[in-house]
Amino acid sequence: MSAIPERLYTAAAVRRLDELAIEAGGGDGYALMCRAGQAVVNVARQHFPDARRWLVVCGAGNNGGDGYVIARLASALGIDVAVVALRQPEQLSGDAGRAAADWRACGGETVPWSGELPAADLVIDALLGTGLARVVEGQWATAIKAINNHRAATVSVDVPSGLGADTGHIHGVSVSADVTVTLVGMKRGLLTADGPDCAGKVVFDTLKVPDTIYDALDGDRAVGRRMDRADIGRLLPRRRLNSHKGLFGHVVVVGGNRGMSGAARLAGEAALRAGAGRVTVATHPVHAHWLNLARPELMTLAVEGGDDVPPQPSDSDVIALGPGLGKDGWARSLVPECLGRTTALVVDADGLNLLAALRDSMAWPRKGEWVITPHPAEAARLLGQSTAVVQADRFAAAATLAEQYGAVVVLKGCGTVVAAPDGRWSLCALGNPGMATAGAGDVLTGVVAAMLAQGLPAYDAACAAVVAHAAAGDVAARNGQVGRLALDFCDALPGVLDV
Ligand SMILES: NC(=O)C1=CN([C@@H]2O[C@H](COP(=O)(O)OP(=O)(O)OC[C@H]3O[C@@H](n4cnc5c(N)ncnc54)[C@H](O)[C@@H]3O)[C@@H](O)[C@H]2O)[C@@H](O)CC1
Ligand SMILES: [K+]
Repeated sequence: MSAIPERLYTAAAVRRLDELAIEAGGGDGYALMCRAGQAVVNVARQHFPDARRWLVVCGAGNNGGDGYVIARLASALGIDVAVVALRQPEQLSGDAGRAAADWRACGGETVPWSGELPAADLVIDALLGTGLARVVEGQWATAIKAINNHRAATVSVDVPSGLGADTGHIHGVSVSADVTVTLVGMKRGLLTADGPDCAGKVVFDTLKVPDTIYDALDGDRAVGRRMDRADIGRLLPRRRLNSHKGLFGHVVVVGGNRGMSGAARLAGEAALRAGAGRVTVATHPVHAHWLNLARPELMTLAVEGGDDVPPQPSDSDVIALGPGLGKDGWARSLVPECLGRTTALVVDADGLNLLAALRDSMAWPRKGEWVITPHPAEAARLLGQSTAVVQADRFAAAATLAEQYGAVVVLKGCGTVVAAPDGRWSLCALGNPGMATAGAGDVLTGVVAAMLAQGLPAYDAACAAVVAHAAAGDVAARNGQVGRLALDFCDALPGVLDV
């Protein structure tokens, strides 16, 4: 299994890690809470060394308990600490109650929430952690808004209060932190949807929980993987010096309806930039000639309708269906033909929209390996749900799609999620908002196809492609993020694949 910081967890899985760690430590949960408090104090001092007055805002559970430990440890260091509590400390139980009692035993005072927060140089958000169980309302919502409106920087304990640790979905309102110190296990919700905006910089601390405890949860569906650039080198086979293009597959991009040849060209060019041996763009007859001139390395095929795609299927073929496909009769004639083949397949864009319409009338599941790459609105169409529902739990949406369609699913967006029908999932935290631009999805489709063409199994192909695409976007952004063109990502691909 991967290194500990690369493993991603749900809140329930982290609770299990906590239990195992406490059991292994002789049952002393408070010792773990003290390590949590110390870890946050260390990170806060490192990031905000000049903050003389700290304001710790504490909730009613163990997240609040961490807050009381932080207050006590910071105070012992000579920092001027004020604690504002949303629940009276006497009402806290268990380890949190003990933390509050220890704070008071050291002479610490606690001020009840009065509707506003006192002045401070640093705010510690210890209101709600992984125990968030409902929409945040009333005084809790007001307190979170007050933290966000406070002039001082904010450090969130474990999870920004109000953010779903499993989903990155804001439950009513969430703290927007400058730094989040996440404890024991990396919560997956920090890295997708609204998670990155709310969490700020994420610092992870294992609290010295032994590796064997993490290993005990391996194979559990609640545990996933954070991909990184090293995955490209790990997954892509090293090329022998004695190589020829026939070893790296033939990608057939099927798309490019009238007026949309650019999408097909981008996918085709991306496939070449990502290492496919040969690429043919099977496109509407009006474009075939011009596409060939615009990018001489691409072969083109003028397609009148469904029966002639591709002309000679072979085992090394990979079909990339959807870029610029459209939804008219021409497009509809191509979809069943492509889905019916046993060749490896990636479906995107209008290919997905037509797939949603065709689903019930087809013999299912498809025989060959395949990948679908929906953005949230396309995923919603495939699931028959709203985009908001998809975004509220991107992991669940990707897993359900993978199960229903028997496909590896790449759910695009901030924190792209890859899910396989067998329950594996991973997340890519690379990339940037400059990639929210026309054609970026077509480039990703081409890269997935290239990875399939180079022999990677569907899940590995999807993971390698997602990382390569995001890393290429980051390279392109070095010279400015906004205003990048999809072709810029294509151009950056060879550099990120050279590992
Ligand atoms: N279990 C452990 O041993 C450890 C836990 N740790 C901390 O404990 C946290 C989890 O603690 P808990 O499970 O007690 O949960 P939390 O402290 O996150 O929250 C639970 C409390 O919040 C209330 N609550 C839930 N949703 C609410 C809402 N929308 N509005 C208002 N109140 C709401 C619940 O009724 C409960 O009182 C972690 O995030 C982490 O900060 C760390 O101390 C490390 C060790
Ligand atoms: K918190």
